Amino acid sequence: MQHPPLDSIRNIGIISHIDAGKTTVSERILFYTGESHRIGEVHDGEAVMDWMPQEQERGITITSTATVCRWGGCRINLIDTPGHIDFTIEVERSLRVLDGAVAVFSAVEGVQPQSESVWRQADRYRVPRICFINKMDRVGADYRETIRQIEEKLGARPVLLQIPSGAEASFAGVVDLIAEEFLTFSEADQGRIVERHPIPAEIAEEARAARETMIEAAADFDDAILADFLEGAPITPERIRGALRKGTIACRIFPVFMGTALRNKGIQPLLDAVAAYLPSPRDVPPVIGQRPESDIVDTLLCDPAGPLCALAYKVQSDEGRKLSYLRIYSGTVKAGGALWNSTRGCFEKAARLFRMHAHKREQIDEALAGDIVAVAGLKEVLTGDTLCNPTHKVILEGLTVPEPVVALAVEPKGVDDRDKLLPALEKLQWEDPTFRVHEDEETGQTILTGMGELHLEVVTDRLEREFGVQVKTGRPQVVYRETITRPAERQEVFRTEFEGKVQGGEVHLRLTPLHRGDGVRIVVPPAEVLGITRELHSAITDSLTRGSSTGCVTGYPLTDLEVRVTAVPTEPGITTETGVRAAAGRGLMHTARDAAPTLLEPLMNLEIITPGEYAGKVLGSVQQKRGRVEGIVSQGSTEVIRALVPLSEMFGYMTELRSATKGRGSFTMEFSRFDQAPVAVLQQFGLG
Ligand SMILES: Nc1nc2c(ncn2[C@@H]2O[C@H](COP(=O)(O)OP(=O)(O)OP(=O)(O)O)[C@@H](O)[C@H]2O)c(=O)[nH]1
Repeated sequence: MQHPPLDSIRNIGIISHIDAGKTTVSERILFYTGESHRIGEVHDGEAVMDWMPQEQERGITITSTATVCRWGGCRINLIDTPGHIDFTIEVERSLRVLDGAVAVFSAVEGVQPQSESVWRQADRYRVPRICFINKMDRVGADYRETIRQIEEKLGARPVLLQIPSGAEASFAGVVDLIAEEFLTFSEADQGRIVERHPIPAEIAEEARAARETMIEAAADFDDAILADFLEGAPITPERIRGALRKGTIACRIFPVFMGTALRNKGIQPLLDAVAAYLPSPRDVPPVIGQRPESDIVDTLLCDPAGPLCALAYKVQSDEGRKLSYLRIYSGTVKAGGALWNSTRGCFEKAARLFRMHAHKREQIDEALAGDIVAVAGLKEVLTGDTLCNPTHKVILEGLTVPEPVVALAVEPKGVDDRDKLLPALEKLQWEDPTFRVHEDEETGQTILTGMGELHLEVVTDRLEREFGVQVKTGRPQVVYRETITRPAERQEVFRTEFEGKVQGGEVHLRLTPLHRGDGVRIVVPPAEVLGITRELHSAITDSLTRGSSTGCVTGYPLTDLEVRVTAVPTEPGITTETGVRAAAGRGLMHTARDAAPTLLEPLMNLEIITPGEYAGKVLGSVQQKRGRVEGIVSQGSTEVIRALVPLSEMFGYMTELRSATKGRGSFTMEFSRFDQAPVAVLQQFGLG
């Protein structure tokens, strides 16, 4: 198969709040690009991109799905991501490897809480974006309000490249402000034909003003445009697009398009915009790789002839074997070839390579820099690992993985299930770094931890369907965090005798409380400063890192504190790695106990949408749950309530809200921060 030129590749994702219409947009994209022959609807459980049975039943996206399509001379590698915050790792890993994104907003709900969080995630990875305001056909659609919210809530600079004609049921099409044409979409054949007309007189003035603003934005990236504009000289569409492309790739402007995916309006111009404004792999800055065990930093250009460097951004269990998704940054991967896994320090074999079309695959012989492909045969790989050439070893920055906040105890139902449980859980962990498994030391129970109730519900459902393991589950529990409330210091000395030889270690520690949200900061001065060997240094660092993840008093992970090593006195012949490891671990535990430990509980940002008549009842229940109401906004006949609530009060809220609103209310919730747990919880752990 011929490889397309690098400039024509677009690695893009679709991101948004749950239900804004990502999957519906993706399905249209596949249809108009000829990848699928009919439109699969989310509400019929038929979306190609939502291929997991759980996704089709629930009508939500759970896993990010990769597929390929072609448009306007470009090859688009498209990733549809979930909106539900429980599956945020899917968004994180996709944004880590994407070059650009389409942010979908609902014209009715505007910028919702998760639109904000995915936008911030995209900011973190500096992913250029174009915006699509969807659902222009729905009652209450208001693109101006959405634009205002993009400016205000996201602090971004949206630039309208279209304006609509009509809204709600009378939404007819869009004006292309660059071509100065009015576009409609043939109703008879699912919007396949884009019809071009002169701009209707009633919106001509609005279009002229919007075009002027757009040209002013373009002029910020091309001085000559401004001069021509002021002189009234003609400016070609190509020049305007070129300037807007520059601004978009620099993440300084965000071109805005609109339509209704469900009614098949506005998707082809969005595809044109993906090709015109979003970057190719060559347009994004080179990736930075660190040489293992050294301070040398490599800059890798997107070049198929360069040294191989790829990131395994997703590992999927495929009939018990690993199917790994790679973003190739430099070099070429060949089927059957060997790769060096520099994160794990071992060779891996790329037995077979595939281009993915949702869950269908096309086998290929090689894949080049700039591409996103799947590979079978890697055995050791885990999400976030770097694969490279053994003669040019580098490690890329991995993923930021959020900490789990909900725990669930599971017990196998039968003897058969007992044998299958742990291997199945291990495979599910390959896929999902936010899903963890451990054994409760006191009860011996298997505890699953994850991002939310739904996340763990999907995991237990998959255990049964995919691995044939039946489990009984307990009630979901909150995963608390342990922190300290005052500074403490300690000189921990450890001694033991093993086979007649004394092993020892001494570590001096100082613990200081940090601000909420700061996490754990472990500070071990360089080996030379402490006057110890590199081996002792890494034993201490490792012991403190492990110790902080299991907590000191309650077994919950530590957070919001600094752990500083102030001295490591050594005695020749006595100080050993085992000795300092033990001294550091015990020292951390003892010092934390002296530092007035307490527990923090996860607080969630809650957004409830309810018909006005039930708002009072819903508000009352939020307050009963120790919720702090932060705002109530009326949107027509519905009320949007925003509140901060402790997660521990929110289990089973879906059922409660449905019954309070006769099934008409809905809510979304996302992690906000950890904060002081109430006295009742502290007492439960002997801290009150
Ligand atoms: N009226 C109207 N409804 C739409 C439009 N686009 C999508 N929908 C509906 O909105 C609902 C959510 O659409 P999805 O495409 O599943 O949204 P999503 O963002 O992928 O949702 P998650 O995958 O769960 O995050 C579905 O019932 C769609 O049929 C639109 O343009 N107009």
